[in-house]
Amino acid sequence: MLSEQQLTMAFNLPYVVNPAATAILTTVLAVLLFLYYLFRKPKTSLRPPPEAGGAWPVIGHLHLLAGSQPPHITLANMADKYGPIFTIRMGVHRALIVSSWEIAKECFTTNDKAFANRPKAVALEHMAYNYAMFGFSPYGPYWRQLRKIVTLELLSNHRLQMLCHVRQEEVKTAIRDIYQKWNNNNNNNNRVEVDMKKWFGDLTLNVALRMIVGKRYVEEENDEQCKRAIRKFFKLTGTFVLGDAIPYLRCLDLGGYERDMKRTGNELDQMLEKWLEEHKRIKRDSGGGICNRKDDDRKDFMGVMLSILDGPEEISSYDADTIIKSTCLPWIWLVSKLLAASSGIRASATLRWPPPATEESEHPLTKIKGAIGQVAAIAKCASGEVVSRPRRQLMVAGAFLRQRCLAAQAKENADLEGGVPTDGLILHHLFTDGVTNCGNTVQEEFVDHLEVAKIEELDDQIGLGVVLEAPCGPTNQVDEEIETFEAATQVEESQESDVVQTFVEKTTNYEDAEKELYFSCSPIPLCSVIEEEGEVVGSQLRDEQADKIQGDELEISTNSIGYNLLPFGSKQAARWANGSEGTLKHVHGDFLMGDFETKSAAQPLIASLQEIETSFAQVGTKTNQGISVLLHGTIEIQLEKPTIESIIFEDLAVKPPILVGQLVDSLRRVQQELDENVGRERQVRESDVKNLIYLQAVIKETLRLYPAGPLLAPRESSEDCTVGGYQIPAGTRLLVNASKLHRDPNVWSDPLEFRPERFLTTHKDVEVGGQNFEMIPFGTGRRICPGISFSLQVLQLALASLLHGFEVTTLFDEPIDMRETVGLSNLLASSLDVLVTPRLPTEAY
Ligand code: HEM
Repeated sequence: MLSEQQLTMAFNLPYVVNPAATAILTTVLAVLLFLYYLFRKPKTSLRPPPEAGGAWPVIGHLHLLAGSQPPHITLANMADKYGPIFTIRMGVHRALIVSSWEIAKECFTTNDKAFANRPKAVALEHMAYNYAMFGFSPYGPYWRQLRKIVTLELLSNHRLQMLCHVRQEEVKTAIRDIYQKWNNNNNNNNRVEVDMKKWFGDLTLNVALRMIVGKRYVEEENDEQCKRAIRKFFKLTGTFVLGDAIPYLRCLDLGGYERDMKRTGNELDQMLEKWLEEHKRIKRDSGGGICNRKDDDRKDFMGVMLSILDGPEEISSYDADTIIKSTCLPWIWLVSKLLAASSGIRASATLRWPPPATEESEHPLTKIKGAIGQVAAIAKCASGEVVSRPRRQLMVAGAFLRQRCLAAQAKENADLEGGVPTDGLILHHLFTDGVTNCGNTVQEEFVDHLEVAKIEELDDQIGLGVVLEAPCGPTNQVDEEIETFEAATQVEESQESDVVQTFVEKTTNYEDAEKELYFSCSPIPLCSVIEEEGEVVGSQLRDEQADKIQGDELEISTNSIGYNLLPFGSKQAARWANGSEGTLKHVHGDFLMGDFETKSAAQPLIASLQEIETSFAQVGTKTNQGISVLLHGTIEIQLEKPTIESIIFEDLAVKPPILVGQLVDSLRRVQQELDENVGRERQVRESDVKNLIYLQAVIKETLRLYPAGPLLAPRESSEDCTVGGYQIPAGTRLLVNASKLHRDPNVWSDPLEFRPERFLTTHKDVEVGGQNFEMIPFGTGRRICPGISFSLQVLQLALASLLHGFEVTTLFDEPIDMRETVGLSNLLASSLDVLVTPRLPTEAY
């Protein structure tokens, strides 16, 4: 044990050591202390960003993103609630959702390096050569080297200029294809039908393939196999795999996606391997000539890559062959982006709708009217005269609507003196066949309005009145209805939509097919009951039975979303079809498989509904009362929220009518510009595009409203950082909702309107190259898309050539179905058939 003296000596060490040493020691300690304070990590008092509500254990918010609605729309709705920066959980991963340009700027400038990684995904292992595809590879030397090769050798202005002939030839061929089709089938009022989605798809794929491997898509021997692999690739790159979100479930491979990905990856590899072998053979045969770097400037990308990586060298453990294949493959994938961008453009080129009165565009009522316009569109399809594409659901929706109106009528007959509300929105439905069938003479009163495709304000006294167009379909002509339905089914059978297939299968498998068809397509099943039973049922409904039918029994019509596929598989429906009274309630109240499907199909509309509700609030109508509907000018029904959802179900994605008036103008203006700059004697050349200022503005406006990758490509933070004053830990995924920030009302006046002029006036300095954070369709920062110039060249030339060469309209001058697929790129969900008429002399084609 130490004595007291020893202890004192020990603690009085300075007294026993050299004073110079003490001074040095003190100085060193002071410096170290200073450095520590300078570089120590500040103890942060920052909070994490808010987390969106609605998370479930384990899966987090995934269930919210898994609906039929594209994730960017769901996330945009969440941003309205939680603000421009919030987080969600995608299984075990946390994702930061950014919806404002200011915060996006912070992510891609101050924190760009921190967010320079891309997250891992099962698909990339199997279909992107295990991250050798540099667009998906982690930030680091391999990515840097490959990015340099691609930007300098493949996508440089010089190289793109050298390959200009490929774009021109392919666009010309595609235009000639349409012209020849018109020439061969010119029996439809001088117009021919073209599936634009396919047209643009084939065009962009041909351009891409020729530039990559010098081949045309249609020339491939294993054309079908090649197409299938590419189709699968597009689909699988956008597929959600549970193993990505919850890695410990990966081994289960739920849904078998991983197996599919492996298979597709192999198929694609075989395709690329074959092309690579061909290139190597040509190189050998020509003694290195054709693939020699100093050789032909016009050689394809595979040739260029082969001459750059012509030894057995490896970069970051990937061999040369893998690198070449993985650098060429993304082009095929990227075609989907071009296709997506062209979706919006095709739509802009073809939409039709009566333009709204400009002075109304600011008014909240415009939104309501827009929604009502949707109802009119549904009714129009349901009338049986317009059944062109997979519109059958609309038809059924219309059927449902009428049925509901009739139910309402029956109800109201019970207390017919219901009167007109003084505080509600009143819609006059002109479903005339319903009226006729029920023997209601009010029809004549409104028949004059049938041609009126517009919305009118009525008497102030009765609140806001709106007249809907509802063209009259065949009245109670069952055979005709069946025919219409069968025609629709045939059309739909040729489509690839799963929903439609399911629908068709269900319909055709049903025991009593004819009845099923009848009830599926009949616009007015309830009315048919009335008709079948003659006046008895009708009058029962209206008079004696009124008491029974009123109240709760009919209220159910407002309680379930979308039972418009009512008759499927329902025994009650069959009973009801036979006219048994009293079954109405059961039919309406039953759970039907159709409900389930329809409900998910209706999801997108819920967002629009919220908008409508907001508008109601703005005009002072109580939203919780829904809308008062005045049928036939006398009967009023209250439509509650679920009912409205059902009624306008299906068509949210048909953008509100406000868009369209301007689109028509824009289209004309593009054509005028083309005529002035190119004339009508020849086709457009790439060299013309620089003079087509308005066309460029149209493309920018399209990329603003419909960015091809609405959530950009995900990034992941490799270190802790601070965004928007919040602490973001390493390993957080970053999803920037470009679609949402492109519609920021603080930046863009009337953000939902299609107004290319803004890029010639108020926003004339805004470019898409990543300098302006208000508009970043190609991303920004160090991982910005390197394909911007190439994409713009293809889009501009293709659109200019199409609009210069043809007048383009939709089949029935109906609005375009702008719903998007749920996938990596923002593709239109359905095909887009348009009618085209040549506008140049024959020699020009
Ligand atoms: C309209 C068409 C296109 C759009 C809208 C688009 C958009 C984008 C976006 C948003 C990103 C993510 C940028 C970021 O993380 O900040 C991206 C990345 C990328 N794009 Fe594009 N792209 C298009 C066409 C193309 C084409 C045609 C090519 C190839 C020729 C291409 C090549 C790439 C590559 C390689 C990356 C990954 C870059 C990296 O991670 O370093 N893109 N693109």
